[in-house]
Amino acid sequence: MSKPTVAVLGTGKIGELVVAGLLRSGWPQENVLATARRPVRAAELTDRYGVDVVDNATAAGRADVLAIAVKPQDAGALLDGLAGRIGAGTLVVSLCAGLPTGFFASRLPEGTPVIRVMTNTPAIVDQAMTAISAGPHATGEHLDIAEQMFKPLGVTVRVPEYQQDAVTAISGSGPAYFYLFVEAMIEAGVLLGLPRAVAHELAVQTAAGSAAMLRESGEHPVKLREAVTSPAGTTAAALRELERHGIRSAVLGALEAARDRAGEIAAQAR
Ligand SMILES: NC(=O)C1=CN([C@@H]2O[C@H](COP(=O)(O)OP(=O)(O)OC[C@H]3O[C@@H](n4cnc5c(N)ncnc54)[C@H](O)[C@@H]3O)[C@@H](O)[C@H]2O)C=CC1
Ligand SMILES: O=C(O)[C@@H]1CCC=N1
Repeated sequence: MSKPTVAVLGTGKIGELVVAGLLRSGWPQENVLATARRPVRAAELTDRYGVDVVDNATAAGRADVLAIAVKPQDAGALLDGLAGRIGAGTLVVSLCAGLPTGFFASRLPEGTPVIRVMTNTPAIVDQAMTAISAGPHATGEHLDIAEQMFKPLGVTVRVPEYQQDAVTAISGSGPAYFYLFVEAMIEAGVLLGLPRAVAHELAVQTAAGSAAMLRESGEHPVKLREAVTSPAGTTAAALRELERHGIRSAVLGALEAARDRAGEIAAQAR
């Protein structure tokens, strides 16, 4: 499949990982554009990736695919600034948490195909989880283009759009939960008297090894946890403490809060 020209509008953390990921996957440099608000950032992106960094209107005129990677609160203003600049047939791929595709469709020329994507930061190491949903006017061909963009960055799945807020709560925000847990384990290691560097290495490798085992064994996490938990052993003592502090209900509440926040972001967006 030939590569369409993709313009990343708003090249912050997520926008940059899309630019970097496209180039790593062999997307021709001339088919990748980026936009940035600050000249210093634009220069940094050109230095780092050799791509053209242009203004939003120029990008909209040159690209086949517009990947919207600004904060949801900035998306309305971005689209207002593009009025009359988006050509017929341009595919709009939103990476914004919370915003439904209807938010974009109502601000774009009639008939513009829109796709909603939720990816996550492990895309930086080609280990992303990306969920893709068709919005208005998006065909199978448009979904294929979105997959072509995100598959090289990790795993992709297609979901109906109504599931995207839940997806955001699990995999979009998810890396932060794991980082928090690892951070807490490192602090605990220090509390138990380990040098910080040793605690860091132990916690990170344990997280990486456990994740690899989850993926490679295909076993349910309950089974893997039981295999670590010896009768009257150390693990059972630790797990009892985690349960006593309500770890399961904390996780349920946290993901509900993330899902609800996505809904609030959509309600507040202009
Ligand atoms: N950070 C994450 O892990 C994830 C973020 N997202 C979504 O990705 C989007 C971006 O998030 P981050 O990269 O974390 O934020 P960020 O703040 O790092 O990046 C946003 C960028 O957009 C730029 N920007 C804003 N308005 C602009 C305009 N009119 N023209 C050009 N550039 C403009 C800002 O200067 C900034 O560099 C958000 O909608 C967020 O919901 C989605 C999945 C994961
Ligand atoms: O915190 C956020 O709103 C974004 C969306 C998913 C991950 N980060």
